[in-house]
Amino acid sequence: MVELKFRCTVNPPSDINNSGKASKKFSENLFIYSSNMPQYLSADKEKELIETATTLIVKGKGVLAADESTASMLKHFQPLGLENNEENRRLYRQILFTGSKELSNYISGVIFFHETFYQYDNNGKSFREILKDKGIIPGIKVDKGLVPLAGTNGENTTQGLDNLSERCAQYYRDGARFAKWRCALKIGDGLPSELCIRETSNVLARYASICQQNGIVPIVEPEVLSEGDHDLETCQYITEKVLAATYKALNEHHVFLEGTLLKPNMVTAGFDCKKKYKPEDIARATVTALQRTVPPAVPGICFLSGGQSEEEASINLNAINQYPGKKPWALTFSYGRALQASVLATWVGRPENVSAAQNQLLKRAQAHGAAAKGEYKGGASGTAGGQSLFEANRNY
Ligand SMILES: O=P(O)(O)OC[C@@]1(O)O[C@H](CO)[C@@H](O)[C@@H]1O
Repeated sequence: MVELKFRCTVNPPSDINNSGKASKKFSENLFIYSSNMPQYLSADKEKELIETATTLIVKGKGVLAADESTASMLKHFQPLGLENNEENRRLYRQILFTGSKELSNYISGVIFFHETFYQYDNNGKSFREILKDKGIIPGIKVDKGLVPLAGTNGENTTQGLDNLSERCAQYYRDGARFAKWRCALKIGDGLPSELCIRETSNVLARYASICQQNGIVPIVEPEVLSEGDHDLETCQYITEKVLAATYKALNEHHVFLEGTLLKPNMVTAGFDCKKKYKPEDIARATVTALQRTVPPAVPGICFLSGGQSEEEASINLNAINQYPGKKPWALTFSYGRALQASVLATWVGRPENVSAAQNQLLKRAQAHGAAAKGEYKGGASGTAGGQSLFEANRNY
């Protein structure tokens, strides 16, 4: 039998002697280098970022993602026969923000779209103030949407870095304490490409760094889309690759992880996959992917719902929290569709349905809040029932 041995050698820098110890000159250089490094964030800024991040993921609470772009609102309003104009969008968001204060038992923060951030209720009070009075932190979507990555097989990156620092500074002055930036990656033949993973990781890291400089906690969202017929294992493999690249880029950009949150997809099979998986399978694949890639310094992970029904999103989050593996981060929600489907289906644009629609939001927020503690017992189906909220080609 032939025994093959491989040995890798790395030449030490010339200042490290053969015993492996750094010579005086090398250690001095290291010291000089580190003491001259500009401080990334002041101690006060770090403290503030940690406080915001930990308040957002406090046990049993999660984030309401109400940051749908104008184009996304068209998809919500069209089936109800509602015109997608500024006033209808304001009336709809007013429902989300002006219900009972009890909402703040389950919702710690709301992500706004720019237009909504500067809107007011019927009495002239800004939505931001209304939420702050309820103890809910206002957040803001700062990316400017997906754009094609030329030369790839239909892949995208996300734009919005121009003037981001100035915009963050203004949003901070106007009350925002956290932000969101979404990148979307597709699974398919040869997808996502290395280029797409590298580009989206880098843009997320650059965004995160700019937010932190302005006192804003960045929610980092590299969404692996659920379009396709891939199985659970494929989604886990790709999610791990994407998250590993994301954290490498965050490290390279010196992002202060303790002052960030991650908003990933749960690991699920593609919507067209023939095989059906149990919540326990989804929980195992999701927690394993996170254990392998997300540093414990990250305080919390708030999942997107990605087209799951409201009930699935509760049940799967519950299974994730019940999964007995190592989980050094809070595991909660930052849902859009899975918090709003029943609200929309109840409201249908009629003023007489506003209070019933607000009750639907409260009921679903309570269910997700219980799931974030691993205490959801099921049975909170709302007006939208267990209806899948998946939309193909959701490129926004
Ligand atoms: O998947 P969901 O839970 O419906 O939405 C997740 C989300 O990141 O994607 C949407 C589109 O950017 C945003 O409105 C929302 O914040």
